[in-house]
Amino acid sequence: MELFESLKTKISGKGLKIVFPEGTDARILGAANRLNADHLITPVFIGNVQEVTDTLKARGINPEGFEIYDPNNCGRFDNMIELFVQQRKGKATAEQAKEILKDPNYFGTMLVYMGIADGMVSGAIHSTADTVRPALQIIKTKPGVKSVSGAFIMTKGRDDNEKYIFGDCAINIEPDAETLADIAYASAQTAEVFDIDPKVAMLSFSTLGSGKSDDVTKVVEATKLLKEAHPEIQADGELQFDAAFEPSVARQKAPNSPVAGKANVFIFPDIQAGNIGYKIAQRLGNFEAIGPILQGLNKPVSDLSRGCNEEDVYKLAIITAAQAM
Ligand SMILES: CC(C)(COP(=O)(O)OP(=O)(O)OC[C@H]1O[C@@H](n2cnc3c(N)ncnc32)[C@H](O)[C@@H]1OP(=O)(O)O)[C@@H](O)C(=O)NCCC(=O)NCCS
Ligand SMILES: CC(=O)OP(=O)(O)O
Repeated sequence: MELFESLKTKISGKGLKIVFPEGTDARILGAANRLNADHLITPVFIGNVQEVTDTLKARGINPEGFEIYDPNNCGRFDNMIELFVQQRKGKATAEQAKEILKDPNYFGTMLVYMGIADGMVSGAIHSTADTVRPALQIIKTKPGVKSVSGAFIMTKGRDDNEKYIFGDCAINIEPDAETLADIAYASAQTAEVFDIDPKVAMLSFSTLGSGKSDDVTKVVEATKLLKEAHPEIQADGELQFDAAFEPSVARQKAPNSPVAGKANVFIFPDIQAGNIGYKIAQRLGNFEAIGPILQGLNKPVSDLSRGCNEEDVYKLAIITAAQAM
């Protein structure tokens, strides 16, 4: 079954509500319309009800099936302020909350936090920092998870059956060894959502001691922490990408590795490598890159790249709805 077909079957007809705080963007409008028409989710838009309805109609979109919440005319706004102030634990007054919650990313995140919506997809216009900060502050991490991270499902590269997970390409700028191990574990779990049996490569510029630096030491330490905490996961590092991916290079550089040459979950040593790496695979390698899928949050919020297209929005919303189940 095609990668997204099983996720579509899972969410179809369940009425899951996904907030799109960027309802004026053509890519968001197009994707939300298709998701609604395909009975996959109920799109939730933010803004003046008449203005949003007019925007939809002007694009030839039937507003039926959409839900619209207006921060300036919302019966639950006072309750929202109260809950926000409570959750920020002394970091925002009610006065400040009233202003902050006019920001559609904060308002949308609160809809998810309050259970009015099941998930949120944003970031087609906003930067990652502005998209995810409300979720980090309000929705927070799942029990036992220290760091939220962002992974991509990379598909349809050289053939339609290829699928890999790349992480962290989005959140943790300079992860330490412990954070890197957490990212690897979360990414292995994300792999399973897509029926990938995870084989985790902890990437570096060095393979099993061929290079020396503090950065290599960090990756070695992260691999050790991952294996200690989750011996059930097949993982190895440090590995260069060619050793992790290409069997002939693996035979030369890491002949005894359980993962080299067949890795399908690639963990980058920092966000510079991860973000550059996924965009190279996407733009030069023609892979479809869907994400960043945020891992480790209490409720699903997904970021988009500002370079996304309508299909990316459509697919990321499907993943977000599936995470809500
Ligand atoms: C994610 C990011 C915005 C958070 O940094 P920030 O806005 O400066 O946030 P702060 O450090 O002030 O933290 C804000 C809250 O988020 C929490 N937080 C920050 N990073 C977190 C993480 N990785 N996991 C979980 N919580 C996190 C903090 O604990 C803090 O919570 P609190 O306010 O309740 O105490 C920042 O790490 C970042 O910019 N990352 C790179 C984003 C990017 O440009 N990606 C490339 C394109 S995808
Ligand atoms: C994921 C990502 O790189 O996002 P953006 O392109 O919006 O910075």
